[in-house]
Amino acid sequence: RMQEAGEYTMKMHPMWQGPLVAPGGNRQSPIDIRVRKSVFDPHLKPLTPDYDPRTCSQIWNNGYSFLVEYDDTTDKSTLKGGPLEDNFRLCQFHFHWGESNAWGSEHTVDRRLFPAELHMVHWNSDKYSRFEEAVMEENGLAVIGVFLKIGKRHEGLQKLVDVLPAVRHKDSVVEFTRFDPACLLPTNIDDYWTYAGSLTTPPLTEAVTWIIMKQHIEVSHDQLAVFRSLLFTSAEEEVQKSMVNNFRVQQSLQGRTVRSSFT
Ligand SMILES: NS(=O)(=O)c1c(F)c(F)c(-n2cc(CC3CCCCC3)nn2)c(F)c1F
Ligand SMILES: [Zn+2]
Repeated sequence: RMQEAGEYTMKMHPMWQGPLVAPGGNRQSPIDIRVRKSVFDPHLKPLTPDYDPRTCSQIWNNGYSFLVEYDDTTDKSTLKGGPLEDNFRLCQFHFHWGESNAWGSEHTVDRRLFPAELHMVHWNSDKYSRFEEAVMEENGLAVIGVFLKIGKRHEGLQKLVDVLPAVRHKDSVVEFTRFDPACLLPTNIDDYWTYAGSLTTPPLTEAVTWIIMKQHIEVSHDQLAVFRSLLFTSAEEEVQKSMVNNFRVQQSLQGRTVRSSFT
């Protein structure tokens, strides 16, 4: 697929000239997914997310992104299957985005950047008793990544977009209930890439089985513009900084294999 006119590639954006390897890590995230170098694994099972919208509890601006948090004290919103051997509990989802629609995603596909990326964070409830413990362990987390493209308005996302002004500043929290995160998944969740990686925000621990969907979802230009109205800064700080470009510099593969569930 030729690069579309005006489409940004990973190399062109100045944000990407940072250190390519995190200190002391050999399975860091995010990465560029080289499609032709990924290896089809016929043993990968279909992914089976099973979310209960009643476990949705609040939205929190943590100064990196806004997290839509789920009550993970029981096994009500779970993820199994795919590359996962254990049962994982949904604890939050969040996004990464750019200051323009030309870039914003953390992962890229053959260097192709997307305007934003959704991450649905789950922790291994078979092996650990809570998120804070699992986040420090090798097989502690499973994160589903979904690329966003600019297109038609996403009806399901609008309920979330409408409440974002209430969490404009860092450390603000607002009650948010009965949101079904499954509405943000693409129609086809059988085609994905998976690899062993890390959190892309502190503590950057190498605890994540990444599951990156091949199919993107569409949101409207105006919906994504509301993401950019959020602030990195708290209400007290005198200089307000727009929450944009909240993605991490890409990390080197360091010999890892990216597997695909499709040929
Ligand atoms: N981009 S990512 O890799 O999908 C991603 C994640 F996987 C995360 F888990 C978090 N995360 C960070 C904390 C604070 C915790 C505070 C207590 C100690 C552990 C971190 N909560 N969730 C996160 F912010 C993020 F961006
Ligand atoms: Zn993320």
